[in-house]
Amino acid sequence: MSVLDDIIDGVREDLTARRSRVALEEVRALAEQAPAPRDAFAALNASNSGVRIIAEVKRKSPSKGSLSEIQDPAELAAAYERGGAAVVSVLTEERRFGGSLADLDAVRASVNLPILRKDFTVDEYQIWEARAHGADLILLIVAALPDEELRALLALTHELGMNALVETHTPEEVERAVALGGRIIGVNVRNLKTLDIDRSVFGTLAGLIPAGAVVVAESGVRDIADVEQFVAEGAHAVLVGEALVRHENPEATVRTFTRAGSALHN
Ligand SMILES: O=C(O)c1ccccc1NCC(=O)[C@H](O)[C@H](O)COP(=O)(O)O
Repeated sequence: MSVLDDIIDGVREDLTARRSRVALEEVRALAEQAPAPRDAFAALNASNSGVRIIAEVKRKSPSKGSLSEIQDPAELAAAYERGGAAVVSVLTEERRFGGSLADLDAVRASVNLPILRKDFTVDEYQIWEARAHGADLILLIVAALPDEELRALLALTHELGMNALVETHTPEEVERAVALGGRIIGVNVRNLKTLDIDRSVFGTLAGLIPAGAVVVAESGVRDIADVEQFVAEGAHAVLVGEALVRHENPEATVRTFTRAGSALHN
């Protein structure tokens, strides 16, 4: 069984437990009362700035274990906003990443930016839940689902006025993401089946994504040079987790990454 399959098994079990505590109808009612979603597509597509940084609140990971004792996700997200992040990503998966919907709530209350609920979306319940907790963007991993399920989840996301980051790792997955109508397409340089990082994957796949889509480079950023490389290869936005949560000054790091990209991008 791959790492991704194992994570998804856990996600499905946790989902069953949450669903038995809060019925879909209740989550839908909460989502319908939530303030209108922020436009993550526009935030990532803005032409008046350099590379857009999606800054992640990430406590731990299957590849690295504990990354940072994040005492206050709200303060970390506020630092990302001050540093010029375009979007804040909040990992809500509990078992392997130590995240929660409480982290999402805390971040929603502290920033005005669009928020990505970063989780392993396999069911419409999670999309209603994301909306109910104030998320504007969700993650759909092409490797995790067949086309008809991806299509239905993407349609619901757009119906709710939200956007999806449609994540790929191979040329076939990019083709599927484009055919399904993905507007924000991510290339994850971390292979979720083996956890290996191969930064060259981004340059190979970015050229397959048609104009009009927002192209996001995901994972594996260590420093400015990595951001610059992704931008030179066509990234409009770069999603960064570990390098920010481990840094003693995440605000300054986001600022530096944003500027590093801008010299090349616009
Ligand atoms: O981070 C992991 O080890 C991981 C393992 C299996 C599935 C997903 C995983 N990460 C999710 C992400 O997409 C990253 O958190 C995100 O792209 C940021 O990556 P990084 O900057 O390398 O922390």
